[in-house]
Amino acid sequence: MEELPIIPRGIRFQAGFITPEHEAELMHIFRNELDWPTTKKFASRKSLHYGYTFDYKTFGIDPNIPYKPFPEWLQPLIPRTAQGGRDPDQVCLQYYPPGAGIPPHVDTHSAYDELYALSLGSAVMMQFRHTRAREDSKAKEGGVEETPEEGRAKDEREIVDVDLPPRSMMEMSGDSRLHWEHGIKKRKKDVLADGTVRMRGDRWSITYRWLREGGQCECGDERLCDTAQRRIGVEREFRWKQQQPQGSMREERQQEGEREGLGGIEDKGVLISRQVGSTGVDQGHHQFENGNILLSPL
Ligand SMILES: O=C(O)CCC(=O)C(=O)O
Ligand SMILES: [Fe+2]
Repeated sequence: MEELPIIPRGIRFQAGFITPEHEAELMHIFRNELDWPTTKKFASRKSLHYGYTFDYKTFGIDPNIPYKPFPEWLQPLIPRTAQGGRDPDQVCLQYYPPGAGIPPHVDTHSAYDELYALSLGSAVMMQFRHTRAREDSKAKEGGVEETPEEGRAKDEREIVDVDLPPRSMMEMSGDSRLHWEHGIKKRKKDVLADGTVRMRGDRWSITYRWLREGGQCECGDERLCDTAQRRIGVEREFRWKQQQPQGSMREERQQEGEREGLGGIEDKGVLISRQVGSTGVDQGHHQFENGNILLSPL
């Protein structure tokens, strides 16, 4: 696995994890042999889970849901570079029709340690984003109290697009795992760094997760870490996760996610965006407010 020479640090890639022929066989199985959950909504993501189910109430394995053995097709797709080659505790196969996405999120810190994802079918742009309070906030300048609303308006958000080519295995470690959120925009096409518009097709991803020993994360990131948040008495944004395993995010969260991001009501501040991938790097600073992106010179 080669680490991408970008910020966020910690994204490792292995191109060509499987052959195109193997990929075609898998897509045949995914299309014809699996029992996908049915949804009324057009173009929505669907998930199937294997292995253990995590219990967000006890922060351990849910003893009421039996271990779901890995199907035969999954065996050769397990990355063996993580955790001394041990099987992952949880595997999630997801299907994204064109137009589907996944809201920006960080996979629960306390529950999971290492994360890998294999991409199959259509390429897609994944967005990593990082938010931090701006240095020049009023509170810091003169000790004047500011409302959380005023504070958020000064947040600085950095967005990096990372292209996920089919058949590539990605590992999220370090900053990219803990201090940046990741997500996939709900849209039918992606614009590459060189301006090319690329239509999306059917995509499948397989996410591999290993449970974190002890169930506590020590990163201390109060914005993104559930352990850090629990220690300071914050439970916000966490309740939604308590009923379902990671990766099958509930509808509310999905709708919430649609309101977030570039088109969201929360968007106010300075956005620094970069795009990376096979086509190179493009960098620009934009000001954004209420979903309108205003281009400004660097
Ligand atoms: O589809 C992907 O590549 C990643 C999905 C993801 O972030 C997740 O299941 O937590
Ligand atoms: Fe994720």
